[in-house]
Amino acid sequence: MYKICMTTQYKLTNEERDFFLQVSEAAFSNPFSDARDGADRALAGISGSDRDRALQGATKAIRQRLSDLNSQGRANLALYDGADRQLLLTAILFDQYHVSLPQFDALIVEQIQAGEEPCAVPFSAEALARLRDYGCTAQQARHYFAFFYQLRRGFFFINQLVGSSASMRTLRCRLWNTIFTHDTQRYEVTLWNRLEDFSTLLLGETGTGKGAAAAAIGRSGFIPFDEKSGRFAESFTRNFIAINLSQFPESLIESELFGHKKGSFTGAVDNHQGVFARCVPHGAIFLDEIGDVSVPVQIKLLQVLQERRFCPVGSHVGQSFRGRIIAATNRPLEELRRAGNFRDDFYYRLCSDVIEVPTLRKQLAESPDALPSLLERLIVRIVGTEDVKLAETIHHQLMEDLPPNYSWPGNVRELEQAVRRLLLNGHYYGDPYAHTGSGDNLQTLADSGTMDAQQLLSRYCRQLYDRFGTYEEVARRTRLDRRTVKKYIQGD
Ligand SMILES: Nc1ncnc2c1ncn2[C@@H]1O[C@H](COP(=O)(O)OP(=O)(O)OP(=O)(O)O)[C@@H](O)[C@H]1O
Repeated sequence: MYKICMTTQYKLTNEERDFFLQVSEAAFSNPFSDARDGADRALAGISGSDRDRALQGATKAIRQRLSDLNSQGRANLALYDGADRQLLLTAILFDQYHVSLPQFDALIVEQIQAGEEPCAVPFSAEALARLRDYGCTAQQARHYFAFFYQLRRGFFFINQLVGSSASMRTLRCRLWNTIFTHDTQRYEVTLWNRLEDFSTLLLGETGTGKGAAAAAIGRSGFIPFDEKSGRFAESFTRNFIAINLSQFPESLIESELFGHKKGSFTGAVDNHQGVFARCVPHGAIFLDEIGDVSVPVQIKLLQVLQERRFCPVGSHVGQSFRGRIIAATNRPLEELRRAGNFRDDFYYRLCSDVIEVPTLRKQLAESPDALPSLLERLIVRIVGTEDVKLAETIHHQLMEDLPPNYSWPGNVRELEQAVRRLLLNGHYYGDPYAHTGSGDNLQTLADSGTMDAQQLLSRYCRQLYDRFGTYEEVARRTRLDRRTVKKYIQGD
């Protein structure tokens, strides 16, 4: 390493400053946004090429600049102050993040396979040393290293929500903002450990990917790096706890959320930890199907979210929890609120950010190309390898089998099953209710004489659900089990 005189204060030249300002623009913009794309192109000095080439060009240009400064003995933060120091720091962080990218990607995959034990991070020593060589303190180096990992997880998991339509691109941007805010620089400096009180509410039809979106947020929290053990403090797989609130009868919901003490009610044969107790600091709880919980449970949840304290059922000892709340529903919240089935105060507690997840219908209306790219991704998931030819064949068959403008009522979940059914039977003719359009009622469908008993029940349950608003009420009226009702309504 070159020798530096720590008392010398350098200034960037005007030309360097302009370049580093451009770097800041790229570094702090949302990676799923067009603005980021433009900033990369400007840095790379190219136009009209694909995103990956623009990013590669930008990374190369920044590395060259830092290398030039280094060869002049000017690439150390200690030599600068004020705005110049900040500009140089941003460029160093941009470069170092990209140096470690392949290793972070491998770590994410390894950690998914390893589960709850944090994996060793063998490349950390060199990465931290490089940051210190640039003039970061040991503490700063650890913080930036942890921030890199968080950024990469955010990108990795959001990127799993594929789709080339404008509404999917908007969704990816919104998810990024809900994790890192719209001002990544401010997030990195002041907000990185303060987002626990920011909740996100995901709205959208069944099967649109709300669960996947929630997991992307939950797995992308900031996790500190522990240099002594050479590991991150937690595995991100522990950071996300999902609970589907429509799965539990009313009498068990509280126990699932807050836990219970042995003997607190008949059947409580042991102490039980609820999701709030299991949530780790920097973690997130996903309250799925929040639109289905009763008003008394909403009141309890509201109190817990406000006070950040809860008592297990049968206990008077309060426990505190840390972590972020993500909630989702496929129910029309406005209607539920109007009818008094979803409390306004509860809504306002959950709505720091409200994100609409687009239907497949909307995506396809915006961009017919969205279907082939989704199929390619689903094939990888189902078959285990990339198979563009198979995706094309399936796309072709779907176009033949389905009516034009098929509405995909089950969204991406239905598409996934359509692929499976095509692989099994060679055809997918769609959900029989979807062909008929929303104007048709149960009677018309019954008159057509084409429905089997299961379809009849599904349709009936769906009608009751639209009318009465809860699975419980439908179960009561049909005398079916609540889970069976849910299955019929969701068409799983
Ligand atoms: N844009 C997408 N790209 C890739 N996979 C997707 C996308 N959207 C949804 N999926 C997949 O579709 C399936 C259903 O998604 P998910 O369970 O997240 O839906 P949901 O909106 O939570 O449904 P519900 O309201 O019924 O709980 C999952 O396997 C998910 O990974």
